[in-house]
Amino acid sequence: MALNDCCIWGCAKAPQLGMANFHPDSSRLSVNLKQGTEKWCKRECCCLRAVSGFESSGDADRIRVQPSVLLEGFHKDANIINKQLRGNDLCSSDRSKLRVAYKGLPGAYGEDAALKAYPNCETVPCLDFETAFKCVESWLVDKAVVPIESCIAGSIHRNYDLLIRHNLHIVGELHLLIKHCLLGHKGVRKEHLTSVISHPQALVQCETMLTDLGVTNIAVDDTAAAARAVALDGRRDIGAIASSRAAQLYGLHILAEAIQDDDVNVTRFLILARDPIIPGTDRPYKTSIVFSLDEDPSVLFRALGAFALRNINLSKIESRPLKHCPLSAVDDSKEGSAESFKYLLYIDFEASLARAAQK
Ligand SMILES: O=C(O)C(=O)Cc1ccccc1
Repeated sequence: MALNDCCIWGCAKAPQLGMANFHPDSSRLSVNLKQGTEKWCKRECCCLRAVSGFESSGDADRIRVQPSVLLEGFHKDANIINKQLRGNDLCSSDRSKLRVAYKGLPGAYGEDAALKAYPNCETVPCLDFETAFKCVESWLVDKAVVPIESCIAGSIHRNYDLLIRHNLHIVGELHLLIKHCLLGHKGVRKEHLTSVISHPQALVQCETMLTDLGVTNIAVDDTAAAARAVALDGRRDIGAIASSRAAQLYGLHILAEAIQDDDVNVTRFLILARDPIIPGTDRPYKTSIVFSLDEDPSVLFRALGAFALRNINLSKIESRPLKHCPLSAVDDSKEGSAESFKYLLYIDFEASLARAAQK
């Protein structure tokens, strides 16, 4: 189904607001509103929030949009896949459901995390992490679920950087146990494979099996994209590493299960929202803060001491370069003038902000 010339659907009062066209080259959706409707859209924008769901009615494809935001970064294939695999009822946007953005195609681990956090939510696939952040900021979705660290690969720096650049709040977290499977076409045995496609992290995590098979590794954006590529490609000598749910979604067979080198393979995801939760002191809380420090020999010691003195446990410390600080320009050619890099320090501590503020 082409995503061209979709009718923009408002609500019963204003059923036709304009037209939308999808440009596959740039993955952008352009929206042309009928003259005079823009004002109406802004006033009634609660009717026009969803974008990823579109539904068929008669012979016109209808798409719901929030017109005041730039609509880009959505997975251009995702709706078509949803529609083919799940049928119209499931792909159409249900405004009573919480909408949760994640990076990847349907079947990616990010979607598993979103469904673990909110089992009845409508998941919204995004091309990249930044799109997931923007979707929450612009009210296209209610929440985003993004990975922040893996017990094998370590921190996901991109998301630490995006946390600073976007005005969102961490309102929860969850741990997802990753269980990779080797997927292929029906009747194929893993020994028949010459190439295996997956996300770079999944390829690294299954290195022993891949080396034993002697296959060529091909990296793609996410594990679900790998499963989809194998499903769409007729070649039977290409496999994918992805989840068992991705196998089901894309009609592939599981050639081998539990293929990762380490049994314990957990990724921690953050849940992001526009509004913070108001912390109390009634139950265990975790708080994340970020700060930079002045140049001073004891300043880090004193900053961390503030937590030690209150008996507050630190569960994670991460540092990232402070990007817009030219102080970090080091000129080794001038003796004695080299200045140290400046860093942002991210700290997770096991207490509510309300408790940490107590003397
Ligand atoms: O590719 C995915 O589905 C992801 O969500 C990224 C990923 C890849 C491998 C392990 C954990 C997360």
